Amino acid sequence: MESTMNELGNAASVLDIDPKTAVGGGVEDVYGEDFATEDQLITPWTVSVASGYSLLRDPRHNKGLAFTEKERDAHYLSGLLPPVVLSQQLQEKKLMNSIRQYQLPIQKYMAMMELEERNERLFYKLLIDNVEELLPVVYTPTVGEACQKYGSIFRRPQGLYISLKEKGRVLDVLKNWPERSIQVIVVTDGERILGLGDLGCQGMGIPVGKLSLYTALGGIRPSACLPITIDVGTNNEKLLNDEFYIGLKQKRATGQEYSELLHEFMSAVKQCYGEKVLIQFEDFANHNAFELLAKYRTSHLVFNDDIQGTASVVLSGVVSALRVLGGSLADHKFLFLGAGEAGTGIAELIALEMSKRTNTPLEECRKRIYLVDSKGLIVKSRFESLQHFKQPWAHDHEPVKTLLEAVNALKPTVLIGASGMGKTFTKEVVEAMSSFNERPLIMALSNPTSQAECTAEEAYSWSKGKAIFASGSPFDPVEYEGKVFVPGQGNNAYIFPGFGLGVVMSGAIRVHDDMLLAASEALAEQVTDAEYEKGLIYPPFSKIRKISAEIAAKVAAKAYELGLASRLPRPANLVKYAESCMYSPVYRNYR
Ligand SMILES: O=C([O-])CC(=O)C(=O)O
Ligand SMILES: [Mg+2]
Repeated sequence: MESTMNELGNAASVLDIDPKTAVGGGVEDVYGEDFATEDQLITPWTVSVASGYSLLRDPRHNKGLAFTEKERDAHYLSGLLPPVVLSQQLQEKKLMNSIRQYQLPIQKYMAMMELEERNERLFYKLLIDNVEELLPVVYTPTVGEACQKYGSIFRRPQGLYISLKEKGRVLDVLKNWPERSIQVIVVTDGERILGLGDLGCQGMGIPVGKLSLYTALGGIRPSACLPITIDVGTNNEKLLNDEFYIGLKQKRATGQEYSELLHEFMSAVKQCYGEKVLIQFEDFANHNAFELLAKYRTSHLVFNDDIQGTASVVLSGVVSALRVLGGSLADHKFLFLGAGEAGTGIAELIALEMSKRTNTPLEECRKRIYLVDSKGLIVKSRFESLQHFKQPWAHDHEPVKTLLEAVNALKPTVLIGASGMGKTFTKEVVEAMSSFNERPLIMALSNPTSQAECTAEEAYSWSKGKAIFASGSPFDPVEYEGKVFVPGQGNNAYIFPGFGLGVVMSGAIRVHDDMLLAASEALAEQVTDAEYEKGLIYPPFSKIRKISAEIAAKVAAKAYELGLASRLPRPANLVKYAESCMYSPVYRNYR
């Protein structure tokens, strides 16, 4: 049986039935021995699959009213369910009806979390089939509110908590997680949750949300995903004084105490899950994010979503926009508000791509890109006082205090907001951008919606319909002077699920910047001519599974080319292979 399992452990031919076959009938019965065998192979100490009442309580295998008569007989379910048998489609319809009745996004979020706790496949079926409607519920912006309220809405652990209390025995804690064949870990320390700041242990909502997208958008099977929150305390006074706060009630540990815990964690992960588990760093504060990436990128399979994932998706949007803006990448001038993980990460990837395209030294390309931080434009005279990740962006220019002054002085063609601060692209800024650009590209990337540098409506109305606009969190289409403008969502959710799939399916042992460029290119290629004509620079999320397979294939191809892929032989058709690896939420038939 092991030989039938593909690299992702989906055991496609035996366990994870192709939905096409499943719909067409003639489905192989798979529940029972085979299943127990797989569980034993992967997690020898977990109990084999339940039956009867405990089967209904097991979210991974529960099908609720969709259990057939035969299954009810075979698995001691008779009488535990009312007589009716519903199809998964009807269950889905019923749940979407009920979710749509909630007024508040947080209620929808909680309904989705409850569904995941009850019936995992149905949760993913809903999310995949209604991705545009439900992404804002399980992800930004609602996930931000969920993290703020996580203490009060906490019902059940959805991931692992590793706190300072566990220092010295992190490996033991990892072993408490019931799954053994983990492929992707998303880890945060909660210090910079979206643009909402330090939410401490309550940041757990982010790894949970990101990993549900790994499954829904990228097809990584849920049991291979592990959300982790590292709790070293919080400096958020409100949380420290909140009786329902779920984390350590102490100020953040820093320095040696912090790095020792992180190091123990990184080593324990390797020991517990091997070399090929992808560790995604998420929502760490700037100083730690850069340091952790630099420290572990040569020894572990690590990826920072805020630095690298965001960079890849934004580069893709910029490249797409060139079709409308005209000129090549190097013909444009970029101005950023925000010089943290996202700002400098995007700037660097744009410079790298420019350098490759024009065969110009990276240093030269960086000169087309300017960044403004809280102290004004980053210029040479500030060099000594700059954090190291800002130093490459200290250009020869006189000091400039504000964003508006920088816009007027530099006349950029592209304005990118990665500041974590809402309402910073003012009317004057947008008007200035539109005064010297036929079509200014304006990206307000900070999340959640409250932190967006400007809204879609502001961008279109202040620019009198000239702006090409994208944001990090979703905005509805805007009607301006009788014309409908559809904003793009430049969110790393386009990239990380497919990127992770590509890494995992090729057995990549390291992440290389060229793999991020490959992902970016793959995404840009997915925008159709018809979509360009509508002014879109990103394809719709409704196509995301196909997009993820294309991204995965390009990323895997690059990993093979660079000699970083360990899965041999290389599959001939990587797109087909990616698709065959993807988790399907369609119910399986149980013997
Ligand atoms: O989570 C998101 O929507 C994008 C992201 O990584 C962030 O804002 O930190
Ligand atoms: Mg993030």
